[in-house]
Amino acid sequence: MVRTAVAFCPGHISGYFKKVAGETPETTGSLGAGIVVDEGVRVTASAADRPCVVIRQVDGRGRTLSESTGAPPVEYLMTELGVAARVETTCHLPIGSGFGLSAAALLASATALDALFDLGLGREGVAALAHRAEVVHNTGLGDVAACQGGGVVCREGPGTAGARITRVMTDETVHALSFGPLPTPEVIGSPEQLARVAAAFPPECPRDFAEFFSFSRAFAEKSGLVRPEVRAALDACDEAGVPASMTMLGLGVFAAGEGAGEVLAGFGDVYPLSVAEEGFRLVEVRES
Ligand SMILES: Nc1ncnc2c1ncn2[C@@H]1O[C@H](COP(=O)(O)OP(=O)(O)OP(=O)(O)O)[C@@H](O)[C@H]1O
Ligand SMILES: CC(C)(CO)[C@@H](O)C(=O)[O-]
Repeated sequence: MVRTAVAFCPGHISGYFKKVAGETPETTGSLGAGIVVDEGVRVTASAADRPCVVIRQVDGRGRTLSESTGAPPVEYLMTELGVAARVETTCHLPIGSGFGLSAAALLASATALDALFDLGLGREGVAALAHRAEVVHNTGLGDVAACQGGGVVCREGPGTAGARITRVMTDETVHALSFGPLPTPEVIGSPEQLARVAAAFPPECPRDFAEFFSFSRAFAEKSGLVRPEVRAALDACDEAGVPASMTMLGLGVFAAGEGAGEVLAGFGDVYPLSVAEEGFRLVEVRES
């Protein structure tokens, strides 16, 4: 009999953020706001002789577009837990493009490993471990905290333990477009870039979806992160009266409201996304 655990975690589009450098990974992270989206990473895990991670990118119909092996942050989870499994991650959204997929892969993997080996971590233990893996590998700061639940999310403290996190639910559709990756470590590892980001950070949480867009856009403009291709798509959204901003951290744009999908379609493949109602979760444990 082979036991397989399946878990899912939604992605997260960060609209604005500010790094908090604590003394430990637990107290390090970011403040900020973003949207937890219904597409993310699905993980299947089964016991193996040694740790192995397979990353699969699929198209809209679930057909495999590419496959690679090895993911240091996910392997770190297994080392920390003292377990060995074959972990397969599947996603449709592009990796490294501001959809928080490293955090989604970590939360879904830790959830699946917890169930597979009956480790008793629980939701808080899973989130704490996934957050530590992100911070140790410099692959993200606030996405794990965000993906503990759904909605338009505002984080007023770093990390997953005790930070004030508020969520606004909405049935709006978000349209996202990616021109390619903007490697997270390049930005969050640069003191100059982080200083500009900190100076651009809005001090309050958005009250609603519209305010989330206006805060995000003001941040994007002041942060110095907008590149020419992103600028062209933002200008087109402005002309059409469509609220839009830049995906943090990716060379991409997200927009909402009437006409958003049509305007972005002029620039590339658009992902229509719903705001997620819930965060990471175990899907099933099956024996075959
Ligand atoms: N879907 C995935 N499955 C397994 N590992 C992943 C996945 N996505 C990211 N990773 C791991 O995290 C590393 C860093 O990913 P990165 O932070 O660039 O992606 P991201 O989280 O999608 O981007 P962003 O932080 O800009 O939203 C990858 O090199 C890989 O090791
Ligand atoms: C740093 C970041 C913008 C991208 O990974 C995100 O993790 C966040 O909002 O902290």
